[in-house]
This record gives sequence, C-alpha cells and structure tokens, in this order.
Amino acid sequence: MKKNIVILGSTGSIGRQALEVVGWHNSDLQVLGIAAQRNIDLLEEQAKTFGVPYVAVEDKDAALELEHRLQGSNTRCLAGTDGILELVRIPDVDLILIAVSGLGGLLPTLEAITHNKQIALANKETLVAGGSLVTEAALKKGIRIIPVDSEHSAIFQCLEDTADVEKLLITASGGPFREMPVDQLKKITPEMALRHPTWQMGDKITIDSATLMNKGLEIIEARWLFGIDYDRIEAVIHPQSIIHSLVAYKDGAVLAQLGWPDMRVPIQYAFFYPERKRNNLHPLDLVQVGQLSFETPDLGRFPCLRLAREAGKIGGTMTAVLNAANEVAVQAFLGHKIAFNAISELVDEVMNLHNLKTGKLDLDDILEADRWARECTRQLINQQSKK
Ligand SMILES: NC(=O)C1=CN([C@@H]2O[C@H](COP(=O)(O)OP(=O)(O)OC[C@H]3O[C@@H](n4cnc5c(N)ncnc54)[C@H](OP(=O)(O)O)[C@@H]3O)[C@@H](O)[C@H]2O)C=CC1
Ligand SMILES: CC(=O)[C@@H](O)[C@H](O)COP(=O)(O)O
Ligand SMILES: [Mn+2]
Repeated sequence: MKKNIVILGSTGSIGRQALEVVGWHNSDLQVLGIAAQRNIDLLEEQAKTFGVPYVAVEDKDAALELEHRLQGSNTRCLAGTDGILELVRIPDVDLILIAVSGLGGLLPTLEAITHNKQIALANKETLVAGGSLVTEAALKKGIRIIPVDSEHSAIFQCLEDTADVEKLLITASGGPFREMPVDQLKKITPEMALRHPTWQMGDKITIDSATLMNKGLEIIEARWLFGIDYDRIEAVIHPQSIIHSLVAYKDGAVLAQLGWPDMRVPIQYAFFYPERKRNNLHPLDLVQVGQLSFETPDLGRFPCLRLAREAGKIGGTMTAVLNAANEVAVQAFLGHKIAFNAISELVDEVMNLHNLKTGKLDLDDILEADRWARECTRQLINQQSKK
C-alpha cells in the first residue's frame, strides 16, 4: 500500500527535493497535499505533475487566483493558515513533511500531532520557538518526530541509548566567512552571504549559515529532539560538510553519519523510516573527498552561536524571542536595510529587552513572545535607519 504524504513548503528548496524523492518512489508514495506561501505558478505545476488532490496557499489573494486556475481540475484549493491546517487533517494522510521556513511551521506541527500524523520535520524554527510544547504534545500522543535537518538526521541514525551518550557533536560548514578578517564582516552584502560553500538552500537558512545562527538554532533543535542538555551538545566546524554529525558515547566510541551534502538523503530516510531504499545517487567516494578537517567555532566572529546557546540555557520564552528577532533581522539584511553584523547586534538587544516568562508555556505565551520580539526588532531597525 502507498504511503500518503503532505508536503508543506513544496515550492521551497526542501519541498522541491522532496518531490524529486517522491518521483523516484512513485509506486510507494502518493502526495495528497502540497502547500506554499504564494508561489502559485509552481504549486499549480506540481499539482498537475504529481496528481495532487489538495493544495493550500497561505496568502489568501494568491489562493483565490489559484482556485480560479484550478476550476474544472481534480485539485481543490484551500486558503490561508486555516487551509494549511485543513490539509494536515486530511484523514488518509500518513506523514506530513514540514518544510516551510520560519515560525509558520509551528501550528501545522501541533495540528499534525493532534491528529496523530507521523511528522518529518525539516523546519527548525518550530522547535526553537516551541520545543517544550511540541515535544510534550508528541510524547503524549506517542508520535515520533523524524528529523530531516541533515545534522539531526545524522544523530538520529547514530543514536542508540541516550543514557549512554556523552556528547552530541553537530558539524557546521562555517559558512562563506569562516576565514574573512573580522573587520571586513560589516561590508558583507546579501549576495556574498547567499553563496554557501557546500549546500544549496533557501535564502533565510543560507544567511543563518553565514552568521552561524543556523548552528545555534540546531543546538536548540537537538536539545528538544534528543532530550540532551546544552552542556553536552557541541558545534564543530567541518568545512567539507561530509560528516553530518556525530554521537560520542561514554565508552569512548564515536558514531558518525557521512555522505555528500545532499538533502535528498535525509528526506528519503524520513519518508521511509525505518526502511532504507535504494536510489540512484552517487555513492560517497572518500578518496575523492581526500581530507576531512575540523576547527573550533570562533564565537567572537560569530556571536549568533553564543546568543542561541544563551537563549537555550535561559529557556522559557527566550528562544522564541531569539528566533523572531533573527527572522526579522535576516529579512532586513536581505532587503539591504541593515548590515550583516547588525543581525547579531539586534538579536542581542531584543533578548536583553525581553521580559522573560518561564515555567510551563502554552501556545499563547510563545505566540505573544514571538509577536513582541518581531515588533521590537522592527522598531529598533526603524530607529537605526533614522540615525
Ligand atoms: N534547504 C535546506 O537544505 C534545509 C532547510 N532546512 C529547514 O527547512 C525549512 C525550509 O527551508 P528551505 O526549503 O530552504 O526554505 P525555502 O525558503 O526554500 O522555502 C520555504 C517554503 O515554505 C513556504 N512558506 C514560507 N512561509 C510559509 C507559510 N507561512 N505558510 C506556508 N508556506 C510557507 C514557501 O512558499 P513560497 O515559495 O510560496 O514562498 C516555500 O515553499 C527551514 O526551516 C530550514 O531551516 C533544514 C535543513 C536544510
Ligand atoms: C543542510 C543542512 O542541514 C543545513 O542546516 C546545513 O547544515 C547548513 O550548513 P551550515 O553547516 O553552514 O550551517
Ligand atoms: Mn542543518
């Protein structure tokens, strides 16, 4: 019997690769739903190519236009966040791939858990902002979240008994500015920061990789996925991106997962877990790779990594604030409104201004912290631009 899947964020980098994986395994996988924010041209094409019965578009005007275009076809169009949540609830759906960017992943993830759907999670912002809420809900329902983020997929594949784990070692490429003199960092343009050395990804995560916020977010993501405390999660720079992460055990053994930097591998793994399927990807050739090297991250050069770890340790609403401030700052940088180093400065300032809430958080606490931090970051950006 085919596995019925829904792909949220199908027009993005992960979503497009996920559909490629579906194309390799079309006798095992059926796409029942796809969703995006507003790229209706690609959604329409994907719906036709994969015979998808439901599409959802977050932007309501774009949804109306797509609904019009799909009249007379076998595809039904749903609109807005409610439409995306409706997609998640389709009774026959077995697995939801959450591959939207940003906090837009939180509500669909919670909805998927409520409706007992298996989750393949690419979106890291969901666990950064709402890790306690999401993992508690999943635990209560007995739902296992299969990580798609390459490092977390690697750890998931290497993980035996968490009680025996000494440390998780999360690898980082170091981004395009690993060796740039610190005094030149403020001259970085979005075009320079979008040239990732090893991975082809969406804009937001590519900027996060350049600031190393991505690694900070991934440390928080790992804390929630694997229940390991922050002191036992380390980031290590590995510029070749061949080792996707490692698990060190108390007896001195270290397990790692290796492969070319290609997200189709963790996507396929999550679709078929615990089964492994053959595909036509080039096998890893260690002789061709030649050398694997490692460095300690430079926290002076990359303050975002330090800030993320601090936010994680503070806990409560602070990680939602870190995430929201970063999302707003990254968009402002991409829009040429602020300098590269202003991203970390803004996140730092917003974290300092935040009135922390700790203890058991509900969804409203997280959404309110997110709303406050976005507004605060925007105000700080506006004040700066008036100077
Ligand atoms: N790309 C990668 O290799 C990796 C990505 N990830 C994580 O996966 C997630 C997706 O990344 P990536 O594919 O690079 O991102 P992209 O920017 O390439 O794609 C984002 C996708 O999400 C859609 N989207 C954005 N916001 C919403 C929303 N509110 N509601 C519905 N759809 C929305 C976009 O639609 P539209 O096209 O209409 O704008 C698009 O389909 C991120 O959280 C990222 O951190 C993790 C590891 C690797
Ligand atoms: C592919 C993937 O999982 C990304 O999160 C990747 O890790 C980004 O590269 P960096 O290691 O440079 O952050
Ligand atoms: Mn990653």
